[in-house]
Amino acid sequence: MNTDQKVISVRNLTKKFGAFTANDSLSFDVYKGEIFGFLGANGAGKTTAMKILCGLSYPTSGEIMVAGLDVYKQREELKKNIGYMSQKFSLYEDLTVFENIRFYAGIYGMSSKEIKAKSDDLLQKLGLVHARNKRIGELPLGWKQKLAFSVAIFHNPEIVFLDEPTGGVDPVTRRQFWDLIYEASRNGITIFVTTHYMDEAEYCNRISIMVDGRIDALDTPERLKKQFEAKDMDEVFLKLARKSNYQE
Ligand SMILES: Nc1ncnc2c1ncn2[C@@H]1O[C@H](COP(=O)(O)OP(=O)(O)OP(=O)(O)O)[C@@H](O)[C@H]1O
Repeated sequence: MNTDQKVISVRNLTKKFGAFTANDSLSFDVYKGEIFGFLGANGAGKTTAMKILCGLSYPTSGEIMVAGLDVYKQREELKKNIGYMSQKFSLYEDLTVFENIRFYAGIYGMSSKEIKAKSDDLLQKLGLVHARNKRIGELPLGWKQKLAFSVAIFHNPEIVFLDEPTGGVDPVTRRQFWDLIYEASRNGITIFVTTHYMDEAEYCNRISIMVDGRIDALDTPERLKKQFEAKDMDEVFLKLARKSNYQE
């Protein structure tokens, strides 16, 4: 993590749906190569904020720079500099492994030659050479997720946004998925990840915890545990949730 280089800068991000405030004046920075965990209970406002950072939705107000680009004014350019993967929107089940890679890489403007060379390397690395011409629908979920992540960073974006990327897979496969995340981070790609798994929260460099549209805590897992006198992130999370219930 390089704190000299901000790749995400958010100041007073507010998003309203009518009278309801889904994101209430969020401010934070994320640095190059950082693994930044974006946590919160269901409905806290994570997806709403992430969509804005990806240029998929407009904020009501706030100043938001991602990869040095203004998310209001430079949306098209922004899309070339980021990757996105979610549990819900992923690979095409009816296309083969290679067809999926070619499709997504094509969208990002990579040449056929580049796609061929890079996909051979990728399939080798993932141990999926034998599955090159298999339909995605035939692969186990864990493999799909590893491939979906690799496809999301295939064009070497500055940042990759991961929305609950490991939902529904076992702890061993999740751990393997995180090895890919660490590798991407070592290569300078910034990771912005939402998760409901507290073991994954511990793997992040820093974590923000959102409660009812506001960021209530933001620090390294170690410092958060100290601050909340908690033995693990589960306990930090519970203590924050309780605090918010008492305030209501
Ligand atoms: N288009 C919309 N119109 C009105 N309300 C919305 C809209 N999108 C989201 N919301 C509301 O904003 C709040 C935050 O939703 P959001 O999806 O951002 O939460 P989340 O933290 O991502 O939750 P989850 O973990 O369940 O995905 C919720 O109360 C949701 O009902």
